[in-house]
Amino acid sequence: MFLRQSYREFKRLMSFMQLRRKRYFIGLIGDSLSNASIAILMSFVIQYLLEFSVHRDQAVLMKAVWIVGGTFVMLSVLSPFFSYMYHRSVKQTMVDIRLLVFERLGRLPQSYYESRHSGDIVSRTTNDMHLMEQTFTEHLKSIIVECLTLVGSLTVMFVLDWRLALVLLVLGVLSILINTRFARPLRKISDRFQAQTGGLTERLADLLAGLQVIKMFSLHRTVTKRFHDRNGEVTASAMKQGNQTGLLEAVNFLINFMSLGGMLVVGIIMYSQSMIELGVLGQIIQLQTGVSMVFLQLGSIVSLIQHSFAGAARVFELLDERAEPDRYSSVSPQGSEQEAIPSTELEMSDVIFDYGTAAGILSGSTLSVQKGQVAALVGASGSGKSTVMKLFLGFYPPKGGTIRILGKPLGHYKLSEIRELTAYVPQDPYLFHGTIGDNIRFGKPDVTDQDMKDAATAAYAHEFIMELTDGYDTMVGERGTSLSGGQRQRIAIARALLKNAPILLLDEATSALDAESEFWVQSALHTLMKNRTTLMIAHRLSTVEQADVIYVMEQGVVKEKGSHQQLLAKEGLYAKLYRQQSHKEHETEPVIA
Ligand SMILES: Nc1ncnc2c1ncn2[C@@H]1O[C@H](COP(=O)(O)OP(=O)(O)OP(=O)(O)O)[C@@H](O)[C@H]1O
Repeated sequence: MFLRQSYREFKRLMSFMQLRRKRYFIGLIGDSLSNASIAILMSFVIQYLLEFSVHRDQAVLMKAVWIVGGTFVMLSVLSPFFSYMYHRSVKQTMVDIRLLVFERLGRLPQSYYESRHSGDIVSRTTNDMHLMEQTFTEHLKSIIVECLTLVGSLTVMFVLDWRLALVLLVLGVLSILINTRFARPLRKISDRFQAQTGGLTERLADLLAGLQVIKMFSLHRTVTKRFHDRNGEVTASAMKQGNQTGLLEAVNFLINFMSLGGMLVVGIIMYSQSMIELGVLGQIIQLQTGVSMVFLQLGSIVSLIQHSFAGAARVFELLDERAEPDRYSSVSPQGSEQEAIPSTELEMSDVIFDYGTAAGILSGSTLSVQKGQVAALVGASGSGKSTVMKLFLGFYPPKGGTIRILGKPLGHYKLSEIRELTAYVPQDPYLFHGTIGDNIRFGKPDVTDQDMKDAATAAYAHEFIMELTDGYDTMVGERGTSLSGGQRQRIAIARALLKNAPILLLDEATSALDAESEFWVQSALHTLMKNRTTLMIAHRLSTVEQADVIYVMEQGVVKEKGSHQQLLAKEGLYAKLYRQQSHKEHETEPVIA
């Protein structure tokens, strides 16, 4: 069962080689043969030199010289050539695997990322991939070299003296049996070790992403302790791995010691009884030394290969994750195309949704946004506003009810089409590493420089960009940290303007900005909203007074709907929230003496 699993993993690993498989194996076996034959060839050299020292036969000496010369040519020409052959195949294969993994990561659904730590994903794509590469290069070669050395040495020994060879064969089989017994526990430890290494990367990612919070709250000691604890777990697994490998190596050493010692004693007795020639005895002892090395290394190879397979299995898990489908099937039977309402661009009808946990998040939400309207979604924190947005963006399929976009049910569109139809400006837009220009034209790389500048001008970003040293060629740091929040927002708005999608989804962009930045971002948003249908999440009710329609959410249900004035007059939830916020803003207003 366990061996079958390892074989399956090996087969899958090899499947990535595709057409390069032949080149890889020729290179690998050629290089391994060169390596393995050295010990055997050297045993002949020793035999001939010992024979020469006894009989002074020049012809025998020449044989030794020829073998040494041949070995030199093999090591300096053939071995590097074969090595290049298989290393090249491995490098090209690893490029393919990295691409596959990257491509799969891009196609995984939002739920995958929301339920996992980015550190674990980084660990799979770095540590585990590295282990995978080691299987192709080092570990497989070691196994083949060891096997060839064993088979070659035993064959020569059988020809020289079958009795000594038989003893060695029995000990070899015993050693292989013992090593296979250790493989399963070593694999278990390796699986745990790799998962814990992923946890360690998670802590590191937390430190990098949350550095500001850590500094602000002086949490350095706490996070260091967490890292230390995780590190302790990894070390404990590493120690266990070390113990097992050490134990295995000790057993191998014992077998090796017995065989070498036994061979020497028996050999010397046979020589003293003239049952064997000195040259042959020397050759057998030399061969035995090569075989000893095989026994000694077998333990660490078994451990290393299990470790590599554990890494490969984590990469396979990632590759096997289910990608986002092309489209969702229509959830509700009522969501047929005949029912399309052309003037309604965004619609949600009795939508039910949860994130797979016991708690229901949306429990029958209904809302609609007409063509050209600005609709606002308000409500207490956790009431489900962002979830509504995620459903319209197609990040999750609803579990009940109907969602329509441009009058057609969600299932009518491919997910890529939904994202073409919508432009989304989140609260904290992500800027990629690159220039400001690259970031603005991210969704439309082919637009002209003039179009890009026009979009930046309309987003009130052109002026501040031109004040930067390299203008549009200014590099923004990772996540755009070299720019202010308001500047990042305006670049995201310019990006959305270039995309020119008919539907706009906004997560209130201005809640964290100062008055001046807010003014510019609001102006940019007004340009962006022109001639588009907008659904915006608003955290501050003062920003939605002008909206055509406001939906008020509470615990996953739309409780109220109307304009600002209508909702105030209703004296319901909105009016209560509005008064609470106005009161708070009033309280925190600075007192000017
Ligand atoms: N990926 C997720 N997995 C599980 N539960 C989630 C997930 N995202 C959100 N939730 C839960 O869903 C509920 C609604 O969250 P949502 O983010 O939609 O609220 P919100 O109204 O946008 O809140 P806020 O105004 O604070 O952003 C919350 O209870 C939240 O804990």
